[in-house]
Amino acid sequence: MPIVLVGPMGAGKSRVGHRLAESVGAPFIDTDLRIIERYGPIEEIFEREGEEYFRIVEREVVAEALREEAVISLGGGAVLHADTRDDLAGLPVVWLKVSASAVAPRLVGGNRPLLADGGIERWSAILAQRRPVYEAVAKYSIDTSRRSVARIVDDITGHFGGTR
Ligand SMILES: Nc1ncnc2c1ncn2[C@@H]1O[C@H](COP(=O)(O)OP(=O)(O)O)[C@@H](O)[C@H]1O
Ligand SMILES: O=C(O)C1=C[C@@H](OP(=O)(O)O)[C@@H](O)[C@H](O)C1
Ligand SMILES: [Mg+2]
Repeated sequence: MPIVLVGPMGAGKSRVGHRLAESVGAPFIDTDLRIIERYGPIEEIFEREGEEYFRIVEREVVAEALREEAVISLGGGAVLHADTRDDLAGLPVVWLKVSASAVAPRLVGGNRPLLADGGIERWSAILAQRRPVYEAVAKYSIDTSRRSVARIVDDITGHFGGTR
C-alpha cells in the first residue's frame, strides 16, 4: 500500500517523501518530477497550456502513481481533482502542515507558477481554499513548521508502524 503525502506548497512533501522512502525501503515517486520528465518544466506547462491542462496531466500521473507500492509525494493542488480524492480514500494519507511564517523562507527562489505574483499572501489564500480538502483526505497530520525532516519521518513511521 502506498503512503501518500499531501499539503500546501513548501510543506516539505518532496523532501520528506524522499527521506521517508529511504527509511521504509520503498520506491519514491514525486508526481511533479514525473510530470516534468514527460511534459517538461511545470512553469512552462502553466505558461503554454494553463493550469487546467496541468491538472489533466497531473491527474493522469497521480492515478498511475497511486497504483504503485511506493511513498508518493503529490503536488499541492493534486487533491483538487475529485477522482484523486476518491482514490485517496482508504490510503494512508499524511497532511504536512506549515505556518505562513515558516513556509515563507522555504518558498524563496522556487519556481512555483501559482506564486509567481503574490508571494506569501497568495500562498495563504490558496491554503484557505484547500484546507477543507486536505482535512477531508488526510488520516494523519504533522505540523512541519519547527520540525526537522528526520523527526517528521520518525513521526510518520511511528504512526503507521514503520511498514507499508
Ligand atoms: N521540515 C523542514 N524544515 C525546514 N525546511 C524544510 C523542511 N521540509 C522541507 N524544507 C525545505 O523547504 C523547501 C520546500 O520543500 P519541498 O519538499 O519542495 O516542499 P513541497 O514538495 O511540499 O512543496 C525545500 O527547500 C526544502 O528543503
Ligand atoms: O499547489 C499547487 O497547485 C502546485 C504545487 C506544486 O507542487 P509542490 O506542492 O510540491 O510545491 C506543483 O505541483 C505546481 O507548482 C502546483
Ligand atoms: Mg513538491
